[in-house]
Amino acid sequence: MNKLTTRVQQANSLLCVGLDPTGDDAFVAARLREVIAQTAEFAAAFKPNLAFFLSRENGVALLRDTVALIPKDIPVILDGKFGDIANTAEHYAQFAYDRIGADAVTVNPYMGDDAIVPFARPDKMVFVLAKTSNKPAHSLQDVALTRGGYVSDLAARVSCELDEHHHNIGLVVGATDAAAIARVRESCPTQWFLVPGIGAQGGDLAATLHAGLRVDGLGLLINTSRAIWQAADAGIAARTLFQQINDLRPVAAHA
Ligand SMILES: O=c1ccn([C@@H]2O[C@H](COP(=O)(O)O)[C@@H](O)[C@H]2O)c(=O)[nH]1
Repeated sequence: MNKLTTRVQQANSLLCVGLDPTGDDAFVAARLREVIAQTAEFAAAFKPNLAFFLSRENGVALLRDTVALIPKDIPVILDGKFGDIANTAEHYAQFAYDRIGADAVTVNPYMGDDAIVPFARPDKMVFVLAKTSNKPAHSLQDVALTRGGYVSDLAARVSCELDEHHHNIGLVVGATDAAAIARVRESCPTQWFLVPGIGAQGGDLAATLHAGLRVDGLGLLINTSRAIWQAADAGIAARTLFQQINDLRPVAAHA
């Protein structure tokens, strides 16, 4: 958490650069190096997605090498959407933190607290899926509860309760549903949200920031992956989104 807030302040950025590498091995190795070098100055965090590495021959080694290329002061969120029972989760945590060197992970809360807690080491951070950005998410996450609210709100509340004890639990809330972002922000006023869905998925940046920024103008990490990876110039793509985000933030937040 300290590493994240320090980086956000130093870079004056809420941009999370997603690393979802596609292409042949030689291209991917060179492009990862290039994207990291060109975007680092604008990045509050990097988010490699585990699937895009595991699907390649020697993907774990590539992931470890990629994380090693990222400047040490920039947090790395390994997007693995982990979510198994406690002893298994502990092994995933060892993989993410001890083998790969990630600072944070994403976790699916469906199996309960024991799927989350092994990742909540004191010096690490966990982003728990609350409302995901994909359209079919509504079939499960928008189911209304008899006690009020939706399944996604319940996931958010459970995560915030865990945060009261661990102080390092954030949430994943997609940019494709500003109403959900607003609801989750109401029940989790202080947590960091990792927000995918800007760029290729068509999320609305202004509505996202309006719904989700904390009163201090922080609290959101706006991720984009394909829009940077596929850009002719990754640095320009990152700088453009970085600037758009800051133009929409309250002036006091980044003065
Ligand atoms: O709700 C979620 C959670 C995670 N993701 C991941 O974020 C990136 C988005 O990529 P784009 O190319 O910017 O669409 C990708 O790694 C997803 O697996 C998400 O999209 N939604």
